[in-house]
Amino acid sequence: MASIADYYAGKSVLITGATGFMGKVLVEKLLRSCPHVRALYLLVRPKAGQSMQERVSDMMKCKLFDRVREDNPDFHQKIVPISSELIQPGLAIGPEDKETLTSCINIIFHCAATIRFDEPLKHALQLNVMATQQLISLAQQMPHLQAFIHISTAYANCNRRHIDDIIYPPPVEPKKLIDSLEWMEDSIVRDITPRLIGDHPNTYTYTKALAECVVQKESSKLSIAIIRPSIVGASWQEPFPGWIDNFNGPSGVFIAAGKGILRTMRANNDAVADLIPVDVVINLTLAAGWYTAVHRPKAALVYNCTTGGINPFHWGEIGMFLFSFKRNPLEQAFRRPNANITSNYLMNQYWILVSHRFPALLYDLYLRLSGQKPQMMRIFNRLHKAIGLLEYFSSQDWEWNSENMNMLMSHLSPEDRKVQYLQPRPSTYHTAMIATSLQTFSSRHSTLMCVS
Ligand SMILES: CCCCCCCC/C=C\CCCCCCCC(=O)SCCNC(=O)CCNC(=O)[C@H](O)C(C)(C)COP(=O)(O)OP(=O)(O)OC[C@H]1O[C@@H](n2cnc3c(N)ncnc32)[C@H](O)[C@@H]1OP(=O)(O)O
Ligand SMILES: NC(=O)C1=CN([C@@H]2O[C@H](COP(=O)(O)OP(=O)(O)OC[C@H]3O[C@@H](n4cnc5c(N)ncnc54)[C@H](OP(=O)(O)O)[C@@H]3O)[C@@H](O)[C@H]2O)C=CC1
Repeated sequence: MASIADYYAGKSVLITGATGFMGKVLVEKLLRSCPHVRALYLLVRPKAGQSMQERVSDMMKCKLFDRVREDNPDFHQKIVPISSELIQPGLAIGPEDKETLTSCINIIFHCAATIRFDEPLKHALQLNVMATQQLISLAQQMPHLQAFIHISTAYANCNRRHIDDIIYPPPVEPKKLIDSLEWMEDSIVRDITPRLIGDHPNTYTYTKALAECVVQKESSKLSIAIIRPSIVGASWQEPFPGWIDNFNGPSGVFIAAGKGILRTMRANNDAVADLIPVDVVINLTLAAGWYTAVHRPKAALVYNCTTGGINPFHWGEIGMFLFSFKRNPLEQAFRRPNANITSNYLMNQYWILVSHRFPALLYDLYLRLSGQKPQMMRIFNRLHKAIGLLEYFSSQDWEWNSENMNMLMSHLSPEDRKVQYLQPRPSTYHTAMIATSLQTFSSRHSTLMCVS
């Protein structure tokens, strides 16, 4: 059977969300490990005054692409940016571009999503559900398509404790919800959101669950796989250890702790902190693309891409790592770092008052008296909002079934297993993730005060 690199040789690949954290790593790994891939078509929107071409060429200049650049200085010739705004009708793809895509695409990786936990329901629905539906409609017009890979999240079903690698019935029929929200004013939707999402913690996990159902509906017509990563962290090995470019998930928490700002957080010390390196998630994604295209499974296969079952690591152990900040604070720390994890709500509230609010009040008083603008209380208010949204995930335990991931691993040739490694070792990974990514961060964002 063809190796993974052999399979991707000569193929045209369509990627959404390529400018995002995971998308960039996917583009890099495809170009580096599958050098004979024919072309990567990236659906990108203009943003912040930059055209989509400018955005893509800036992206290719970043350090992440150094190794690809070394191997093939002309790698950019394989990248074809396509202008697209995913929440517009027809994904706002021009007729010529649509024709190009429908005639040549062999594999689709759908990474784009809003991952904000506080996203208004209507927007989360438009991007995470309706755009997925539109992309599937486009995929159905592609005669040479061999695989459609949808990136979901391991927490799409976080209202269950044990999560199998199957698609669960949706909390509501997606079409019914879309139709009923269409005519409602935003303020009404905001008011009824908590009732609609029910036992989901936020609009993100809720809409990702709905998107899985939209994908499943089409699985008889297309060869589909769903990848469900848990909490995606910095790279473990490739293209170099510790690469990360965002403050999502625990990263923002680590920085705030390393700068001595965050001193208490509610988490269950014994609960599994299911962090998975971005390079491992991308390796699985590429391998799943290969397997789906070559084996054409009859139903959509779901890959729970988690580490807890094989390499459990706990929030309490992460707390131990945070102690190292005491000796090595990040640059321009607010106070000497000393962050503690507690599972006790009242204890946490006490420390928030004593170690967060009181020092912030004093510091703002000092800023006011010295003629400067007070800002510490504002920073803490944002921090409290953020950790309030994360606590749901750090206070509970989930168990994921990883049968399909193991099955996929067993199909990889020894050579592919070296290139597309799928299992991080916690002792090496967690140290690398926390230490190296913090170095990367602290050199780029010298102060958390810059948060405006
Ligand atoms: C004692 C310590 C113990 C440790 C325990 C760790 C606990 C961790 C627990 C659990 C982990 C999470 C579990 C996730 C599970 C699901 C996984 C998935 O499936 S997908 C990924 C999930 N998605 C997210 O992680 C998005 C969550 N974030 C949000 O929803 C928002 O960011 C939110 C509501 C938290 C805050 O929103 P805003 O509007 O206040 O701020 P904003 O937009 O994020 O940032 C504004 C600017 O500030 C910068 N910024 C943010 N944090 C910063 C920082 N720490 N330092 C410097 N700058 C920062 C940003 O880069 C941004 O800058 P610019 O506008 O882009 O230029
Ligand atoms: N990060 C994590 O911990 C985890 C992520 N996931 C899933 O992985 C996928 C990728 O996540 P991640 O890379 O972290 O997310 P990012 O927020 O970093 O990237 C999101 C991508 O989607 C694109 N996008 C958003 N809105 C639109 C739009 N309207 N039109 C066109 N493109 C748009 C963004 O483009 P632009 O640059 O223009 O904004 C960006 O490229 C998501 O499906 C997410 O649910 C799953 C588990 C964990």
